[in-house]
Amino acid sequence: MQNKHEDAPKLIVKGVSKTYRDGKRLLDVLEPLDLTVGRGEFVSLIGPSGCGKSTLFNIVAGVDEPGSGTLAIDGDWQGERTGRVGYMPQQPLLLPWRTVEENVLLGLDVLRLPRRESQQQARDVLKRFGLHEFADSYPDTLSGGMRQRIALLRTVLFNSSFLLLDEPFGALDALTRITLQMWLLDLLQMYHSSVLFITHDVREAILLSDRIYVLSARPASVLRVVDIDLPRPRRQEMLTEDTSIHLERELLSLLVKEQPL
Ligand SMILES: Nc1ncnc2c1ncn2[C@@H]1O[C@H](COP(=O)(O)OP(=O)(O)OP(=O)(O)O)[C@@H](O)[C@H]1O
Repeated sequence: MQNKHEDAPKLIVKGVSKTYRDGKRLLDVLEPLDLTVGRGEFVSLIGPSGCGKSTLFNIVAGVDEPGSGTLAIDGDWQGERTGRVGYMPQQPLLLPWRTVEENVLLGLDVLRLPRRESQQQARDVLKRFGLHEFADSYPDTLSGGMRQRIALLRTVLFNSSFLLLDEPFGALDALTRITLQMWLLDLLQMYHSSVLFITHDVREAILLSDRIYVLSARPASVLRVVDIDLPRPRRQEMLTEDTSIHLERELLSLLVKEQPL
């Protein structure tokens, strides 16, 4: 997809709000909020459960429309948003009757790429990330961590330039999570992707992000924006540095105040 403005930020969200109608009741989910993801930036959203994070993702992905406000991907304020992001929802669906390779090339099927070409791309990406020996396996035979890797590769293959990742590591055990965090950072470096990321884990947000937006309880507004100055490449040990520990404490106390009882 051609960029409208080469230098424009990957994403600009300006005054975007959302209200749902729930029967006779109106449910305010997003207060007008502003947010930017620069080119190649990793930006995280943290906020209490049910505050509206996935709603914002759906709007950015073009699956839903904002109630008010506007947004631009690559400086394009008017164009279609669907197809311009690689969106990995909270529960990515791996089709159990398709092999790993067939699951990875699912996004390319949507783009109607010739099968031979998409097969080659799927094989290349599996090889590059050391998963080629699982190409003919079925998802049910794989561990949770492996399934998330497959879902991430599928997302990247569909669109590597801008990724929306909704809590991709939420269901994993602590050790697998750490491995996958580092694996994701390597993958992003390879593709120079811009990322908008949802997590409930403050440490994960600090480790991975260039910037964190802290959202309030529903209706979500931006409580704080924090730039993370840790150098790259990031390492787990950076989380035990004083500045990281202070920041973690500060963000947690902000979130605890917002968490509904
Ligand atoms: N299509 C819809 N119609 C009506 N209400 C909706 C719709 N989509 C979401 N909601 C409501 O909007 C609120 C925010 O939901 P959303 O999934 O965006 O929150 P979230 O911050 O992603 O939650 P979690 O952290 O638990 O994943 C919830 O109360 C939800 O029930």
